[in-house]
Amino acid sequence: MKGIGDRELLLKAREAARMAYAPYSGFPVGAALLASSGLIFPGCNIENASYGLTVCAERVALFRAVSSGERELVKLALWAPVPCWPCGACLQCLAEFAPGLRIVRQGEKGELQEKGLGELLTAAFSLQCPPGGCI
Ligand SMILES: O=c1ccn([C@H]2C[C@H](O)[C@@H](CO)O2)c(=O)[nH]1
Ligand SMILES: [Zn+2]
Repeated sequence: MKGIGDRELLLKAREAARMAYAPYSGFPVGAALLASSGLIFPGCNIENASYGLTVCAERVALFRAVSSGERELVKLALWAPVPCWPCGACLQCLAEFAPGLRIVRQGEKGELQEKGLGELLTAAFSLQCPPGGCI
C-alpha cells in the first residue's frame, strides 16, 4: 500500500496520458489509481466522434481496477497539460468505491496539489433515504 510516492504515481499518470486518444479536444489526460494491493491502474481519456461517448481517464482507470478485483483504492494521480480535478461524473463513480480517496494532480508546469474526494464532491448521490424517509 505504501512504497509509492505521489511523484512516482504522477509519473505513471503522465505516461498514461501518452496513450490518450483525444483528437477532438487536443487535451490528453492520464490517471494512475493506486489500489491497496499495491497495484497501479493507469487510464487515459478516450474520445469519440460522437463527442458525448468520450470517457475520462479517471473512469478508465477506475473500471480497470474494479474489473481486476480491486475495490480498496488508496490514491488517484491525475496528469493533464493544465492541471484539473476529476469531473462530476468521475467523482460520483469514484465515490462508489472510495469516498475517502485522496487525489493528487499535476500539470505541465509541474506544481503538485492534493485534495480529498469529499472536498470535491460534497454531496454524492446515494440511494440511502434521508431522515424522515424518501419523498
Ligand atoms: O478530469 C478530466 C477532465 C477532462 N478529461 C478529458 C475529457 C475530454 O476527452 C478532454 C477534454 O474535456 O479531457 C478527462 O479525461 N479528465
Ligand atoms: Zn470525468
